[in-house]
Amino acid sequence: MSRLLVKGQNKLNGELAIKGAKNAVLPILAATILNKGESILFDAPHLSDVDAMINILQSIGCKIEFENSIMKVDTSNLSSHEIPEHLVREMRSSIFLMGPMLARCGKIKISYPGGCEIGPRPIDLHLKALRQLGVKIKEAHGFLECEVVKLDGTEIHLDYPSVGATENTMLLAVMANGTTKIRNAAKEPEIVELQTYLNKMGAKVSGAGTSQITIEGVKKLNRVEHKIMADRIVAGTMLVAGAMAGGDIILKNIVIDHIKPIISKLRESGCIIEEKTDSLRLKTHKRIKAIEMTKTLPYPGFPTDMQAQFMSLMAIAKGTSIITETVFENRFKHVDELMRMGANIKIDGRVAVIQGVPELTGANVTAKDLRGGAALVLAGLGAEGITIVNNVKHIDRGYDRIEEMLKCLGAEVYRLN
Ligand SMILES: CC(=O)N[C@H]1[C@@H](OP(=O)(O)OP(=O)(O)OC[C@H]2O[C@@H](n3ccc(=O)[nH]c3=O)[C@H](O)[C@@H]2O)O[C@H](CO)[C@@H](O)[C@@H]1O
Ligand SMILES: C=C(OP(=O)(O)O)C(=O)O
Repeated sequence: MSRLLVKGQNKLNGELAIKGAKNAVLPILAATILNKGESILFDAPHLSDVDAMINILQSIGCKIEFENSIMKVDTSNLSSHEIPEHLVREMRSSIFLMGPMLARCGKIKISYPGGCEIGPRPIDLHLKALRQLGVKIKEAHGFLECEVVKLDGTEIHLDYPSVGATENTMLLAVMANGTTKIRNAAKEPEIVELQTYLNKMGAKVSGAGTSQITIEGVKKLNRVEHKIMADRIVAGTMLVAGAMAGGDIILKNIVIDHIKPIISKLRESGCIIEEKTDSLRLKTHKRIKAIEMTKTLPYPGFPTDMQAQFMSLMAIAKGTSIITETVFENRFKHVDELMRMGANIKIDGRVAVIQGVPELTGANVTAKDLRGGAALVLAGLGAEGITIVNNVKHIDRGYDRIEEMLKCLGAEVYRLN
């Protein structure tokens, strides 16, 4: 099992180009089922979640070639509508297959998905929306047996702007008869990316990025080539690395608009950030200031996927910070590990109170989930001495070799196998 060794308090200096986003490529990989043919993806990241999705697609008859960052997917020959349970349990995103499989085959048998331990993650909103579009769903023995009765466009009001439920609904409604409107849709950039991808295939989707998405169903979708958008959370993580360790770093291939909520918090904490069209420079010279209030919210609020990394930074900030996690119920598993490194954090329900300490100290810590794991690597960069982060498999779900990225920025991080 891999571990990372992080040498602390090395000032960072360097440049890094950000690769394609996990949360964009996963629903897009599911969407490749829709065109019954070839799709080419550029800038696809090498992540264990991407491998898990590839394994699922291959298990149902798809052919996939993945070299460098280019992925060729051929979904001409689907041989099964039953998704193997052990593969589905590998990750939450396997649930994205429901929409496209129902659109293409009219049925799917799939178990409840797995994924990181960040609190209960029901799929009721997905199922409710799919049922409204005309799908009959039988839930028994941990499996969902779904069949299209009649696929008709309709109005769907999501009780919460769930990213996954919005995407799954889009992935089915593109091939429904007539028009579907999704109200209270999620507005994340990855939703806009999925709309762009589907429209390149010949779908008629509009409104992504706002709370109402309109989808006019079509009968056929076509071959597509697409470059995956840059990962805003990886960019945010690298910015926090720069802030944590101090120094002067440049990130390239980013969409500034997508990371505005992160930039704004980093500026509040005293970082100097220069924005260019698709690149950004971050400098820090003195100790970071605490930020009184940070609340995670759906986009364009501060992303929950940056909460843990930001907490590492606040752990060494001057003063007291409060972070409220409103999106997931139990996303504070990194706190105990940060406390091993000397952080002073108190949790009360969904609220974390962080009393900044002048210095963390390197320790032997364990990643419990993806972003919490990345937060420990960041904490190691700011800490005195050596930090060992165990259970790197969680980090590999969403970072394409985090140690290589950090090395580009001048950090000393090594993988121990
Ligand atoms: C692959 C992917 O894109 N993952 C992202 C996606 O996850 P995901 O799509 O799972 O996140 P959602 O937006 O659906 O979840 C947000 C909240 O809604 C709840 N909920 C969701 C669906 C449902 O049917 N019922 C329900 O109650 C969840 O438990 C959670 O509390 O958005 C999250 C919120 O920005 C991010 O943290 C994840 O990185
Ligand atoms: C929670 C995350 O992802 P997923 O929804 O794939 O578990 C994440 O990317 O931080």
